[in-house]
Amino acid sequence: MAALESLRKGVLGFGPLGINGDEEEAEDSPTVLLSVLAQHGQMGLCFYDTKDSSLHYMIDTADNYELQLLARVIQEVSPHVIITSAKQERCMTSFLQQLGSNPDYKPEVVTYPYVDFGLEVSKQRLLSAHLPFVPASISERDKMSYLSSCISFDSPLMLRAVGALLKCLDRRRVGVELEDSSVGVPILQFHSYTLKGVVCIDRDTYSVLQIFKSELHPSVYKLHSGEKEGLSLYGILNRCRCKFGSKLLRQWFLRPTLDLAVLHRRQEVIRFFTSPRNSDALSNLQSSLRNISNIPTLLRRMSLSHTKVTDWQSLYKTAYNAVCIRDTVRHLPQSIHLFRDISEGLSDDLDHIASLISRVVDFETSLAENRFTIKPNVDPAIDEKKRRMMGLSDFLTNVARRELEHLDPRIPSCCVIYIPLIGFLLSVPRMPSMVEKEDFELEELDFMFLSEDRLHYRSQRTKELDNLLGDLHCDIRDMETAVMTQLQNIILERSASLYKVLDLTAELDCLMAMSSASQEYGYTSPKLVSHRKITVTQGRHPLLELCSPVFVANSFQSSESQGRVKIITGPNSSGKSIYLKQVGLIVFMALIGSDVPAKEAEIGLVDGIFTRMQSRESVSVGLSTFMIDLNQMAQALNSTTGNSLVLIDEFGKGTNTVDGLSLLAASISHWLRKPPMDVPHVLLATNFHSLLQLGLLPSSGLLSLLTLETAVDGEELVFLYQLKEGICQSSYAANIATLAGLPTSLVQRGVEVSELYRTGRLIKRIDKASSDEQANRCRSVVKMFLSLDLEDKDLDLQHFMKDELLPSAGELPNRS
Ligand SMILES: Nc1ncnc2c1ncn2[C@@H]1O[C@H](COP(=O)(O)OP(=O)(O)OP(=O)(O)O)[C@@H](O)[C@H]1O
Repeated sequence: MAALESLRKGVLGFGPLGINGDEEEAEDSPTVLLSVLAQHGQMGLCFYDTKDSSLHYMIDTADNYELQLLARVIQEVSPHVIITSAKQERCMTSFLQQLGSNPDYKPEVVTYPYVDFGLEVSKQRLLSAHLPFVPASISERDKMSYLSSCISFDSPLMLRAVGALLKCLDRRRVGVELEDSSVGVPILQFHSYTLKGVVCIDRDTYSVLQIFKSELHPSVYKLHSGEKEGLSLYGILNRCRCKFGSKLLRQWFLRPTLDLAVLHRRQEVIRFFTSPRNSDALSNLQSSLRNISNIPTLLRRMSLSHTKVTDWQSLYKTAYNAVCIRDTVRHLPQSIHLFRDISEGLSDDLDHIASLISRVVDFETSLAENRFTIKPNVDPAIDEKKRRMMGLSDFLTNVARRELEHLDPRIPSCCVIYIPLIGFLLSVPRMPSMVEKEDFELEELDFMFLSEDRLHYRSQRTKELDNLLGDLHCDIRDMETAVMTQLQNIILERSASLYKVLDLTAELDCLMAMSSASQEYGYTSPKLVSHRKITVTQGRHPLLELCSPVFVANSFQSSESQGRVKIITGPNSSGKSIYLKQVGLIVFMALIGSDVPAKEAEIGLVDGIFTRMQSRESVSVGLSTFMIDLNQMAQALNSTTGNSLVLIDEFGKGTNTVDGLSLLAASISHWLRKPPMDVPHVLLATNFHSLLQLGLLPSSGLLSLLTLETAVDGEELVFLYQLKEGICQSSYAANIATLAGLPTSLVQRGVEVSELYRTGRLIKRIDKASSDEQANRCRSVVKMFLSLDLEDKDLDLQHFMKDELLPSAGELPNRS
């Protein structure tokens, strides 16, 4: 043990091992339990994730009466269990009721008595929680101050929520259901969770912009292995080499940020790796990243003493490669924040862990015997026992030879074997005369069992051997297990260094993934500014440009001087929706720190992206399509600030034309009448050309009108997809209908009726013979009406209708 002790202290050199054990991931479906307490406009919450046994806490934050912040957390985390106090404010009651009415998401709601949310009770629970990362040397008295460095003690509501969460974990024995009752639910780390500075984007926007393809809730905490991402922004940018890199990238996607410092930190790394000069560093780092394993899973197994041989291999590879990454990064410019953090943050603990594992664990034998085996020179006592064990075989041959001399002369040979837990036995071949059990009895020997045609006996001599050497094997195992436990403890005490590896390498992985996507697709680094302006020069749709052989780039400018409300008209299929989505995606990409598909871009950070685009299917929500449209529009009207981006496509189509048009006009007017500072960036596509033709909007310097160019080549309509200023004069519906394959006669009749309607002329039915006579009769009726003098006191309307008008009208033609 002395050698192990010396390893504890010293840092020894090490090199790569020729090991190839694949990491085996624990893929039980993870559970997230969230505990929340809301009081007097403040909210404190925390949640436990079984996937990595981590406790995430959010410092007490103000929330509104609708608990929007809580809704946002639930949207992101998707807890399976929500724990709250039985004594709660009305806002929480109605929040939970509302949650219950969502058919897509049904968490289990658990209420505990208010006392379980007591501050002192919670602190006590925290102190007695199973926290393997707390060094054993820390006394009970100092534990509280140690813990206050891991979790904020300034947030009473959150701390009280932690108390209830720990009670629930304990009661349900989450993740340790099958363990002995003495094994507590491990908490391997505390994580601060924040939504500060997060750009507001709802689920519909994520789906309509195709940021995530999966129809499931895009939650980080629900991403199971095997789930495939279709064509989506996440899909094309996610070139991460490790799982936790992908997971972090997903988190970035779910939390686009307004924090310029965070975005600049990401941009500087991407800029470094997109330079062709640095491609070697990129590929070196990526190959090391591949060997970083899922640290939380490994540490979790360690905390439960379930460490497998392959876990030791993975941990060694992880520590070794983390050191390689750090050493490579130390040669890169330290002016880049992430590089400096890696150089300084990946501590010597990693060298220590790697060298310790490589000095202690005998991987070859461990793999062969499928149990933890240690190398020589770690513990002299074990070495001594192993030596005796090795010498045993020669020694046993001698013993067997001597035993044979005393045996029945008919027995040709014998050997002495050792079976762990049973001990030493004399093994002789079964002879043909030995048929019945009685035949097995031999003089001075105790028959034990028959196996594979060999008979096993205990003799006086083997009993002596048992006393002398019998526990050797078990002793070695026990001693090696003790070394393993000690090694585990050393590593668990250094788990903070390993989590740091996880955080920093995940960030590096994401940024390298985004850099290679940027390089491959020809993106540019956007200039991020804090003022209210968006300028995109020759922007492209990041997904469509990959599927379409030719993509026409279009620019976008939105500012006080260039207009903040843009209305785009254009025939169907002219590219309006794509343009809207393209702007949304470019802004979104800038807000996660990524490069963007454009020649140049200057993006003023927006606090939210609101969309009203195609409706999600309404069956599951129980709302009509039009109602969903209205809900989305209401969100955009009520929640936007002068710093939001609003994308509206075809609003008002779900009801009759006049009502839809008026609602649309009223909504745009609402924004245009606001003070310029409060007008969001609005990009609106519509087929209601009368919105502009009838002059339904107030005149405003903030309004600009755009259209997408088309050309008519003979009968054929050609889409040019080029954006220009102006209004679309025709919907070209007939041309598009012909393109879509509608019968020509039908299209012609449509054109005819549309023309008559537009010019206010009579539309004649084609299914009934109409005659000039009928038309004349109509005309005479109108004439008679017009000749009426309504001011005439003697006018007898009854007589006029009955005797003059109706006989002359005959049968009136119907309008078709
Ligand atoms: N800039 C572009 N470059 C190349 N192709 C484009 C471009 N924009 C759109 N397209 C093509 O045109 C198709 C139709 O585009 P989009 O759906 O945006 O039309 P739309 O005007 O919104 O139609 P609707 O009014 O019927 O919704 C796209 O699927 C795409 O194939």
